[in-house]
Amino acid sequence: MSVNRTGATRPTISTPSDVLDIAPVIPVVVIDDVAHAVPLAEALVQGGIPIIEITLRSSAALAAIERVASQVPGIVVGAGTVLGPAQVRQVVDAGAQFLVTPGSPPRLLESAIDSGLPLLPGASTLTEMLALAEAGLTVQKFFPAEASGGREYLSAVAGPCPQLRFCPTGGVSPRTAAGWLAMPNVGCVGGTWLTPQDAVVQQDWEQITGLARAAAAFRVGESVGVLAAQISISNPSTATSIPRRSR
Ligand SMILES: O=C(O)C(=O)C[C@H](O)[C@H](O)COP(=O)(O)O
Repeated sequence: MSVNRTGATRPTISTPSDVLDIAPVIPVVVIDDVAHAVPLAEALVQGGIPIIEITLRSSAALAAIERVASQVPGIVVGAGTVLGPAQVRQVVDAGAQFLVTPGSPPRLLESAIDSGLPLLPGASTLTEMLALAEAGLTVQKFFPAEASGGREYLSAVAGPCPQLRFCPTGGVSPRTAAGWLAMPNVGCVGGTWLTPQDAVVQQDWEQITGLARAAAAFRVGESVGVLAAQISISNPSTATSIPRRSR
């Protein structure tokens, strides 16, 4: 458990699997106005999604990560669209708790591993997936999921590589999420649909809470106890309990 500037406690995570197990959906978010960061994160928590991936696609992203990390108890904040070693250093300094990359070139991978943060490295081919597995990274982001072959492709991967576990992202929608989540090698999915840009601009936080609530209701695999179990992540003696699935 860590204590932030407001004195509130926030959850911590220690492994990539922890990241996949927090919620059925990781909201992938672009924040253009740093003032939106805290209410947006709070809206997700309110809807039952205690995780957010803030992408480095805007100039406000680093400040947004910093604000959410320091001001929103109860959410795990990660950095997405991490493309190079310099960005790894920046997001670590901002307080990101996990890293997500769209692909896994060697220098990026090395610095991301060196950061010590849980990492979801991007992969879309079997060769990339196996190279990551060789480096000990068996939990991966399958990106771009639909464009790379969709569920049919990932299902074929499960045959020779049952040890690999994925967060498919890219083209996943509320309509297709349940199908992805039923797959044995899928731990959660990522998507932008929980935080539509117009809702963010209009500061329609209720809409985002509603979308989060619907996403939190998705079931993973045969697990029916979503958010039922309170399991401590990281060091059980010090970490705050956050909701996890029973899978
Ligand atoms: O920025 C990154 O690092 C990415 O990997 C891209 C995002 O994951 C996709 O933009 C998801 O977008 P949707 O298909 O709208 O859900």
